[in-house]
Parts: sequence; structure tokens; C-alpha cells
Amino acid sequence: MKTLTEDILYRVIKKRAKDSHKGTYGRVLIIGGTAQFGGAVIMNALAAVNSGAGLVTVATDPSNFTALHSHLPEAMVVDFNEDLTEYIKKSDVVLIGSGLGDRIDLVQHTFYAILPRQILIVDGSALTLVAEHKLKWPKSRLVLTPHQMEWQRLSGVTINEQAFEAFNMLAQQRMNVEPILVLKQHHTQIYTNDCAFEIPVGGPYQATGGMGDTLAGMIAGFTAQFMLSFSEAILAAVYAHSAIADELAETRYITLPTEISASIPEFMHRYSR
Ligand SMILES: NC(=O)C1=CN([C@@H]2O[C@H](COP(=O)(O)OP(=O)(O)OC[C@H]3O[C@@H](n4cnc5c(N)ncnc54)[C@H](O)[C@@H]3O)[C@@H](O)[C@H]2O)[C@@H](O)CC1
Ligand SMILES: Nc1ncnc2c1ncn2[C@@H]1O[C@H](COP(=O)(O)OP(=O)(O)O)[C@@H](O)[C@H]1O
Ligand SMILES: [Mg+2]
Repeated sequence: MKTLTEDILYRVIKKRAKDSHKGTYGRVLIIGGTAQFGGAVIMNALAAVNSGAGLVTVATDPSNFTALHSHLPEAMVVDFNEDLTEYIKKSDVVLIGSGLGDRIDLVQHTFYAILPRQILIVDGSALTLVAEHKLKWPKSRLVLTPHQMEWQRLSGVTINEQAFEAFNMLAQQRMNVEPILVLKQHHTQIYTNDCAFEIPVGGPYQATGGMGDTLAGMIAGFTAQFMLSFSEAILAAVYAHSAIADELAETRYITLPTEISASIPEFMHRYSR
């Protein structure tokens, strides 16, 4: 297990080219947020937009539209009960699962419509649904962001066994496509195709609902715009998420997910060269 250092931020976060435009920084589609869990997609989208994704569209329950727009007029919306095929096709990155409830139909359709060149991030309820329904993974560039209970449901590796790197690596390799696995916990681990990393940053001030939704949105924003290295963009997003929390925690008892998102642009500015 390698310990990541802040060097990953300098390697990934680049100064923007003068002649670039929103199309340069990627199109993200976020699918999630039943009427009960609208906050989850709002936190996904706040994180993706603040990380610098060029265009962000949220496919969600229509009852979430007004709340989303009042938090984030930068995001576009579509009713997730419509046919999303064209929206999926147009995206560089699709993030599905935060606050998705029991909408297995949306997971099945997204897995069917996603193309091999596209990035698919699977989070939250979508992971639980895949485990319950034993769905086959699609052949896209796949990122899974389970917390330890979600990973136990998916892989059969119990939370106790997860302390052993080899169990997680074997489970990851048994999937028919090898996903990048972000195994969330205190000092989150990331399993790429050939290596395992651990972040040395982050703490219990992050233990609040929506913290993982924010991380998933950051991974979407980073992978959408820093295309040179897919796995390094993920490592940088995971590191930045907790490093920002550490900075906020110098003056706070808990760190709110929405405050983390608000701090992303200033944080990235410091690391861009
Ligand atoms: N405002 C919102 O709309 C929110 C929506 N959420 C959504 O709610 C859905 C359910 O997610 P939950 O994670 O709450 O429910 P789950 O039932 O999937 O997992 C939560 C349980 O797992 C256990 N657990 C063990 N190890 C853990 C670890 N390392 N980290 C976290 N939990 C661990 C905890 O005891 C906890 O009760 C997801 O789709 C999620 O995106 C949550 O993000 C909370 C906020
Ligand atoms: N004690 C802790 N130390 C470090 N990070 C933590 C701690 N507790 C939670 N986190 C982080 O908070 C996030 C929680 O994700 P998740 O459980 O999916 O939240 P949610 O689904 O509510 O958004 C993960 O990134 C996890 O690593
Ligand atoms: Mg979660």
C-alpha cells in the first residue's frame, strides 16, 4: 500500500489554457436523487461544478429542480423519468447512484447505454442495487466509490477482512472489468489496476451525511477535465477532498460537505502550475 502525498495535486491540477472553453473541461451527467434524497445530487453537482467540470447536467426527480437551481444555477436539469439515452451519449462522465433509492431501472439503462470510452462512476444506492440484483458491470472506464458496508455487500469481503489489501484486490480483479475502486473509510484506499494507495489526510470531522456524495462529484469534475491520466485524476480528487476537510477542521468541529465544495476553487488555485 503506497501512501499518497500532496505531490499528486501538483501533478494533476493544471493551469488552464487561455484559448480553452467549457467544452474543453468535460460534460458530466449526474443521475440520482429521488424525491427523498434530492440533497445527494445537489451535493454531487456542487462538487463537480466547483471542481471545474465544463458542463454539468443533473437527471433527477422533478421535485428537486427548484432546490438544485437555487443552490447552483450553473447546473442544468432533466427529469430522470425521461429516456436518458441521448444525455448519456453526450457525456464524458456519468455519475450514478447518490440518493438513487430503489431505481434499479436507471442503473440497468445506464449500464446498457454507456460506451467503453466513457467514464462511469457508481456510488451510493446504485452499488447496493448492483449487489442486490447481481447486475453485470458495463465495459466502460469504471470507478466504484463504496464505503465499507457497500463494499461488503458488493464483494462479499467483510469489513474486518477489508483491512487486508489482498482480499480487496482479489475481489476487484474478479469483476469482469477491473474498476478503479475507491474504498471509503478513515484513510480511504484506492485500488487502481496495478497498485493500491492510501490517503494520509482526512478525519472524523468528515463523518456527516453527504460527504461521500461530495467526493463522487469531485471525482466526476476531476476526471472530466484532467483527461491525461484517468487514475491520477481520481487519486487527486480523493486526496483533495480530505485535505480540504483537514484545513477547514483547523477552525471547525465538523466540516460540512457544502463547505468543502465551496473551498475547492481556492484550494485548486494553490496547486495549479
Ligand atoms: N441529503 C441526502 O440526500 C443524503 C443522501 N444519502 C444517500 O443515501 C443513500 C444511502 O446511503 P447510506 O450510506 O446512508 O446507507 P447504507 O445503508 O448504504 O450504509 C450506511 C451504513 O453502513 C454502515 N457503515 C459501516 N462502515 C461504514 C463506513 N466506513 N462508512 C459509512 N458507513 C459505514 C453504517 O453503520 C451505516 O449505518 C445513498 O444513495 C446516499 O447517496 C446520504 O449520502 C446521506 C445524505
Ligand atoms: N472518520 C473519518 N475519517 C476520515 N474520513 C471519513 C471519516 N468518516 C467519514 N469519512 C469520509 O466521508 C465520506 C463518507 O462517504 P459516504 O459514507 O458515502 O457518505 P454519504 O453517502 O453520506 O455522502 C468518505 O469519503 C469517507 O472517507
Ligand atoms: Mg455514500
